[in-house]
Amino acid sequence: MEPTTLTKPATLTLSGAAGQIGYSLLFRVAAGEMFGPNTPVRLRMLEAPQAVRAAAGVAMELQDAASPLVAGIEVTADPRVAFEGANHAILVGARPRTAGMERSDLLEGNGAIFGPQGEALNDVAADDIRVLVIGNPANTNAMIAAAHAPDVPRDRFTALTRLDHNRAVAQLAARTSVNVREIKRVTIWGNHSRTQYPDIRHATVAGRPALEMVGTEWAEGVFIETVAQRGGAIIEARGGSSVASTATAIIDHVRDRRFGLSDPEDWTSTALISDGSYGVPEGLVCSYPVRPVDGRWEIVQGLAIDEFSRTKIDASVAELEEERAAVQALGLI
Ligand SMILES: NC(=O)C1=CN([C@@H]2O[C@H](COP(=O)(O)OP(=O)(O)OC[C@H]3O[C@@H](n4cnc5c(N)ncnc54)[C@H](O)[C@@H]3O)[C@@H](O)[C@H]2O)C=CC1
Ligand SMILES: O=C([O-])CC(=O)C(=O)O
Repeated sequence: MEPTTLTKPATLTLSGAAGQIGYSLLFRVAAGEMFGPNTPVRLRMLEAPQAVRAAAGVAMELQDAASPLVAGIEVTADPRVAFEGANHAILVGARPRTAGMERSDLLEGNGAIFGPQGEALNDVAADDIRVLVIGNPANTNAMIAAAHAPDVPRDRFTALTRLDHNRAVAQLAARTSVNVREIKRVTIWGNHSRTQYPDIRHATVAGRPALEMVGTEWAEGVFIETVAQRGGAIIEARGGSSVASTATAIIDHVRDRRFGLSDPEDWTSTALISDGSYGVPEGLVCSYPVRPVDGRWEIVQGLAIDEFSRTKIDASVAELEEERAAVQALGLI
């Protein structure tokens, strides 16, 4: 066998590193699933002060996994230490919604996390920093972070909708009894919330138009509801939110951006800062059909949007606009 040539290590900062998603994700990153078998990774685990001890425990386990790809592990509660020289920021830690909490309290709590993290990213991250926000409300938290990081190019900020995308692909594959690899060109539009629009108008199943195979009644009814409410259904069934499937989606997102899609004619979904494409107001963090081009996400242009799709996209965008108005009113952006 040829000796392996290792590339320069990637520095990955994960916030919420002692949480459930962190516990599921870190060992897979250490095993090379995100950056491939030839890229060592420096892991920076960012936690809230009260969870630093727990994060240190996870770091001990990571050390015990003895992965040859791990080039360092650090635990900190200081965003400026965590993001120093970071190439990738995966922001999972967020203020959770608790019973009886007002929306403004939730947004304010998240502003207190994502504002300072955005500032730290702006000041100390590497020039090629890429930011992926998972902590909910993910789209608006990404907007807050971006607003506090004016020197970081706008296209570096994304919020995860790959989990919704994967859920949509899996539902369509199950309905048509094919392997998921036969499903192409599914799109998640809008917010990572119940208003999202999982769209199969352009999708194909083993090369055939999906809509012809499943019919509009299912595509516009049960399919959309199942995908948009899947997070809630998982919480009900397992007594906790999606964790392992979220870690899979995070890995899929980063890996596809770096290495490209297995089928370049296909696309995937991510929320990114709107440039006005498809009539979405500029600056909103909205989910779009995207392809990786030279390590950046590019919105797939020129898709026909019929009346049904327009109404569904507009409804989710209206929710994003409400969230933006609320964080503006609170002075968070
Ligand atoms: N976008 C998506 O598709 C999905 C998003 N989520 C969201 O991901 C988030 C985390 O989920 P879990 O890991 O299951 O929750 P968790 O509660 O197990 O972990 C969250 C961790 O974040 C930490 N944290 C809180 N404030 C922090 C700060 N300022 N800096 C660094 N860390 C901080 C907490 O101490 C905790 O350890 C939630 O907001 C959840 O709603 C979950 C599933 C899918
Ligand atoms: O509501 C949550 O925390 C879980 C979530 O985002 C999802 O499963 O899509």
